[in-house]
Amino acid sequence: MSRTVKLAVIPGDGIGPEVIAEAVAVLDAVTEGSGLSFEKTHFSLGADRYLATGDVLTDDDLEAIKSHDAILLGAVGGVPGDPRLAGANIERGLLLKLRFSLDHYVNLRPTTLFPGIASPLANPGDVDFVVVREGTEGPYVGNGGVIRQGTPHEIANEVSVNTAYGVERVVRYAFEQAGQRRRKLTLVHKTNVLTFAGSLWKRIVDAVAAEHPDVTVDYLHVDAATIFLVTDPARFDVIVTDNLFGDILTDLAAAISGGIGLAASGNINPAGAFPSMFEPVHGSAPDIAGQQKADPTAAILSTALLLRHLGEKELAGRVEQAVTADLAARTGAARTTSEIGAAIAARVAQN
Ligand SMILES: NC(=O)c1ccc[n+]([C@@H]2O[C@H](COP(=O)([O-])OP(=O)(O)OC[C@H]3O[C@@H](n4cnc5c(N)ncnc54)[C@H](O)[C@@H]3O)[C@@H](O)[C@H]2O)c1
Ligand SMILES: CC(C)[C@H](C(=O)O)[C@@H](O)C(=O)O
Ligand SMILES: [Mg+2]
Repeated sequence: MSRTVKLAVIPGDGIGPEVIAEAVAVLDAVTEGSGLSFEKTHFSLGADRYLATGDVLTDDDLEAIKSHDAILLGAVGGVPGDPRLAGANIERGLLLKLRFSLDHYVNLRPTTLFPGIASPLANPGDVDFVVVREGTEGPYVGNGGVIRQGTPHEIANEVSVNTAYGVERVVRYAFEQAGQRRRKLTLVHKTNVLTFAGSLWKRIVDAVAAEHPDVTVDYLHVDAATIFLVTDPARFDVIVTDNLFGDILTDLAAAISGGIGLAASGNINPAGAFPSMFEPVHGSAPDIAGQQKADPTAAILSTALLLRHLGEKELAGRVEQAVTADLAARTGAARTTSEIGAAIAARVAQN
């Protein structure tokens, strides 16, 4: 049976195009002769597009992207301090606009310490957990403003929005994940200080927990969670948390499990009303952009999440196996982005 999937590809800025070139090559290698093919549309969005046209993401762009089955994104964000980008918030206008408009309420960020990969932790134990980060609410919604700007009495508000609807749907998703894994769910929040939002999250987790008696529920304040991620990451199976805490915890999760160059993610609309979007956790890394120094593994592992989301478990497993073998064979010698990508693509073609 042949199947064609319409894939929107958004390489973006900085190292985005470098890592996406390798991710696409691996997708091509794994789908070769499989019956699955990707019909790709390339979208030139990001800082360069803004500088050339003044547009970040137009309604037409959004409609065109919506007509695809899934999205693969590299990274967005121009060079910090570039005066030409002052006033253009590419992250908000492109990345967050996509997540919000496409209702990506699950930001799924798995963390695994692959065999052979050195962790900076003395005793990492088994590192194998997934962060289910809420993707459409919290302090990210842009609810706020500034008064008396530029004066010594300036007030800047950035309101965290948490709706019962939004929290419940992501919490339900997290419980389902836990049920398919090691049946442990940890809510991470800051209920001792953020009492309004914290109470809502806690009550909803408790209510949904009653429907999942097989899942053990734990709670940690976010500050304590950063301790345990470093001292005892094996205690985590599924972490459910809000948008901002999830952003911060997942960079830490990457750091304890081989680095940001290995961390993949999916921005998921579970019901499939809109295309889900897969991207590395990392950003555009202006400090190494254009130098072939970026590790494309995070982008490549994001294609495995994409394949799994499409129900192509066997192909996803082949990408993960190829990455696992490549990581295990690493000697520490420097390789270019293309060399790593080509090595993984070659393994995929063989396995
Ligand atoms: N999803 C996204 O598109 C996304 C995510 C994070 C940051 N950003 C944006 O990217 C820009 C840079 O942000 P930042 O510096 O805070 O974070 P970053 O993730 O781009 O870089 C942090 C550090 O990690 C390194 N790094 C990142 N990816 C790597 C890879 N694949 N291989 C090896 N090293 C890698 C960088 O060189 C840098 O030293 C900003 O504009 C930020 O807003 C975008
Ligand atoms: C670039 C930024 C908007 C984004 C976020 O905060 O979600 C990034 O840090 C991420 O983790 O994907
Ligand atoms: Mg982040």
